[in-house]
Amino acid sequence: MNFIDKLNAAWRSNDSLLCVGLDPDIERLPQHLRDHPEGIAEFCKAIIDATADLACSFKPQIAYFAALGAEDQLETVCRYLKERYPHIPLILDAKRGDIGATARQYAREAFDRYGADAVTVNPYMGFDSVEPYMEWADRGVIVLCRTSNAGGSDLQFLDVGGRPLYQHVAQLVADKWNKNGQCALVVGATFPQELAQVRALVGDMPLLVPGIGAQGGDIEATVKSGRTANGAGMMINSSRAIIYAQPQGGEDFAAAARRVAMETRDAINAHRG
Ligand SMILES: O=c1ccn([C@@H]2O[C@H](COP(=O)(O)O)[C@@H](O)[C@H]2O)c(=O)[nH]1
Repeated sequence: MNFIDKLNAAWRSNDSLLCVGLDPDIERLPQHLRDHPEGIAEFCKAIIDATADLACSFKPQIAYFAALGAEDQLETVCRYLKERYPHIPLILDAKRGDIGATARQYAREAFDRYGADAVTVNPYMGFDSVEPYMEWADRGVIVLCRTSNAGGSDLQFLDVGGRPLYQHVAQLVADKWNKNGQCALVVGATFPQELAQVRALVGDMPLLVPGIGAQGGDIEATVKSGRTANGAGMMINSSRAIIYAQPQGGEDFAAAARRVAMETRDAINAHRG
């Protein structure tokens, strides 16, 4: 099943627009997992098991694994997801961007090595840096558009021919780059007005929306700005607020993650219309 069909099915089956982000910072893991040789993978597997029925996607961020030379544990996590929860899309957050020949290697890494259903990419180097990912015709290519960080405005807000650069990116991806119909865009929950602008430009194209939870984005404004006519259209990501939900000395970390994931999913659903 291709990425978009899988995402549509997951939105429906789990009644959820929540994307659970897997950003396993070793410093924040429970002590017994910090000392465990496979601690990062064990942590992620427990989070996945605790939230799989509440999520429309999982998004491991590759930096948290690669920084520690723990790509083997990312492979373990991705394999686990695909074996246990094959119906939930796996988004590799890598934000790659390079010339075509190198991009092809990044695509092999995302799709063949990790088996991702979709990968995040940076549009800055243009279409020939994104096209190699589309050789995997059933996989998703999620293009950075209006990122959630304040500094995203430095470039994405530049006026280009009367409108901001991020709108050109949205239009370009919707009109020209979406060769296989498997593209999506990253738009931050911290900018609901821009989220609404992007939604108006791209029809029902899925949006990956980070920025609620630890970054403080407003859930109601996010959902109302980015939803499609059928009340879906978004993978609203929360990472740290869910995976580190465990209060000091309190409940088990996976149970705490489940509780916050459920609260977040329900808060999102309250505004889907
Ligand atoms: O614009 C962007 C694009 C990607 N991210 C990534 O999403 C998560 C957010 O984590 P939180 O803990 O929920 O803040 C993280 O992996 C980022 O690399 C983003 O935040 N903004």
